[in-house]
Amino acid sequence: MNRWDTLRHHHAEVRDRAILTLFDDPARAGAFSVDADGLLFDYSKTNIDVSGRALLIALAEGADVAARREAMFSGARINETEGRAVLHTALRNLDASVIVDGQDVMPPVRETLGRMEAFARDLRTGRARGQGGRITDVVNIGIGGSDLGPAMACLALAPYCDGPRLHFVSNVDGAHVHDVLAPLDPETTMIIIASKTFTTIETMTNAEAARRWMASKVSDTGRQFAAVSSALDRTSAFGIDGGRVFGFEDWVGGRYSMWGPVGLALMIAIGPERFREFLKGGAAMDAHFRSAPFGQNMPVMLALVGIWHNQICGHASRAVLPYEQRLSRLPAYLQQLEMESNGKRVAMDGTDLVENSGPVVWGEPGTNGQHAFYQLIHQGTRVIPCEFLLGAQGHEPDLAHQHRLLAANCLAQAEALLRGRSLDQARAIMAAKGLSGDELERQARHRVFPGDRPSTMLVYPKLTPFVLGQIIALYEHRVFVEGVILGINSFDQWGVELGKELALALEPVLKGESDGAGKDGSTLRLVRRLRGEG
Ligand SMILES: O=P(O)(O)OC[C@H]1O[C@H](O)[C@H](O)[C@@H](O)[C@@H]1O
Repeated sequence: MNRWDTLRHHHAEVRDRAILTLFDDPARAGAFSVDADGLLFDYSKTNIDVSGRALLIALAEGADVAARREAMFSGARINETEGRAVLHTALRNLDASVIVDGQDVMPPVRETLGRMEAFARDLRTGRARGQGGRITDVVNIGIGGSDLGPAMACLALAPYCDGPRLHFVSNVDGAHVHDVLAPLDPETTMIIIASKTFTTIETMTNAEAARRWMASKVSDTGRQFAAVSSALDRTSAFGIDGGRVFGFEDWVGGRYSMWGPVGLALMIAIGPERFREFLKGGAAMDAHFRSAPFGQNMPVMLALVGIWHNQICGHASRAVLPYEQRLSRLPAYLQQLEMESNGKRVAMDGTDLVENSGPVVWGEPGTNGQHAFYQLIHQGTRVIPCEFLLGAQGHEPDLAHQHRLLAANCLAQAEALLRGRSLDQARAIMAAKGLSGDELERQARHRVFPGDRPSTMLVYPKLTPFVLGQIIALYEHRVFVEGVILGINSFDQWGVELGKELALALEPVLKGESDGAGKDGSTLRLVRRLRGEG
């Protein structure tokens, strides 16, 4: 039996055992959780037991996670389909040297960070001015990895945002750029165009729209544009002065890029010192990931719990449920991080994947989700493993009672998933309400919660820049470990290409410049409807 089969065999043996019974062992909670620099990952409310964990760890060992991990950190070209190293970790590990092709890549990284800091400081202090005075607003135009990270983080760290106001434009829908720019004054606005490739159609189209908007009121538009990219020839062709261009290398993947120049918007919002705290949090998680034994290694265990639920138990989706309003964009950020990284159907060597690819990741902050989709999580016919995130403290001391209520709700949901409510308990509730006979039975059945539904919880002290850095690096490494175990290259994204190519070909059809020969009947009919031709 190979390791996967052994795990499946083990699962078959334990699947009917209620998770709650595992807590007969009073040491269960402590033994099935991992601590790392103030973070606590509790996976005790899952059906993983001592032997299951040992088998999962053996799976990771057998996949050579440790060797791949070191290959990544040391700059080997592990992104084999694109022939690139994967070194986003270098952006937050500023004291070390990282040698790629015989060259230390760190001096330019530090130099760019220094320039970003000077630029951010100038904007924050008012030294760098727009043509109508101090810069009050900064607009980041980017999409995917050039948007989701800084947008998520600016919201997450709102209590630390004391610089110019930040705004984000991503969608090619003109409504987005229109609605964001409409209330702003071009004379006091700085636009950052963030695009690794500087070819992404959404970003370049929005950048042109912003330039026209700027030109309506400002004579020297170039002065109020900055760019973040790894294609410096294209930024200068767009007319952005090299002094306001912040470059990075192709070994930083788009969805892993917020630690470097793509984080410029965040740095402007929270200031260079706090941005360094964010980097330190990421670096602390890197150090933990590289040194902790697998059983006590948070990213490794997070990944193994994911593999257990998805590939072994067959639960195809996972809900990410932050009990922290400011993490409301975390699920969207993780959707790109996880689904673009591990949503692949072939292995690194081009052969068909033997196991399923990564799960569908989705979610919303609690408690809002409780009043919307938790119904299905509790009583739907499919099991959805839930990943809760909760801070021990909020940032509003005057509203500490609300934070307590928030925490109570989070713990209560995990408990409800674990415990459920039996038919007998539901009957007793209905009897207490005065029901009897068939009506009692019918009503009681609607009030049964099967329970025995797995969840994990990540507890952090408080959502500071350092802690956010830890959490994001934790998720990055989780994706890496899952990818290695599945044999996937987590660092390419060929699956986004086809739609882009077809969109380019369809635009002239919509415009009426091309007849759309070769298109299917549905597409052509929809084109006619959109053109008002029937
Ligand atoms: O930063 P850019 O080059 O503009 O790319 C923006 C995004 O678009 C692409 O289609 C990829 O799917 C993403 O991984 C990337 O983050």
